[in-house]
Amino acid sequence: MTLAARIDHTLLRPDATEAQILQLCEEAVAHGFASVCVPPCYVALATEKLAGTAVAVCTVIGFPLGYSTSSVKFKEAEVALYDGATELDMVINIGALKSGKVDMVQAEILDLADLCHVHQALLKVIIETALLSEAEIELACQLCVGGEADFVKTSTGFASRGASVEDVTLMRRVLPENVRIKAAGGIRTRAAAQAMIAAGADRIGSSNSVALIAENNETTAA
Ligand SMILES: O=C[C@H](O)COP(=O)(O)O
Repeated sequence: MTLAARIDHTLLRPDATEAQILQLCEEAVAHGFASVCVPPCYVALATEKLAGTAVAVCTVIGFPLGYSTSSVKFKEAEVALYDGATELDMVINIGALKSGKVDMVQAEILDLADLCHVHQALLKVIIETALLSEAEIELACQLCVGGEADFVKTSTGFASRGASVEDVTLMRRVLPENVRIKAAGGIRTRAAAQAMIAAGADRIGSSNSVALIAENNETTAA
């Protein structure tokens, strides 16, 4: 699989415009990226733009802080799927995890996983590793497994740091093979992306995707 085919081409800035979303879609088709990852309000626009292409439409749920109520996250997911999203990246309730409310965290994941499975969509669960201890990362991964998530995703890109090779290595060690890993947040270079993949990441989320894959493809300077 090419590096491009592993990339979720991402634009989640609060000031993202329609024109920028349409350019994101055009770039994803041109470079063969796996998906575009866009705010929920732009899912219908991206779905229309990408109709008939191999590029999936991904959006975010309970993003970026994760503390929307479970019913709000579920409704947000329903609307996103109705608008055409086929991949949902949902942020867990980080405070609930840290408070030991594991049943609630797992139930939230399972409810969305069941909804995604009905719609033949993928659920990626964002655990925000920057805010978790190693023990909490392991616990979050276990809850994702119990919640039947398709992927566990490291980061929103809106915390103090994004993905690290150490995070991905730990996640790969504790997750069963059938649960994939998405590394995201601060991945700016081909080398950084390749290091995450070598550590066990299956998918890369980046808002710098075009530059990232362009490296090493430059013609030799005259
Ligand atoms: O996958 C989602 C992240 O927001 C991407 O983070 P980034 O903007 O640091 O590449």
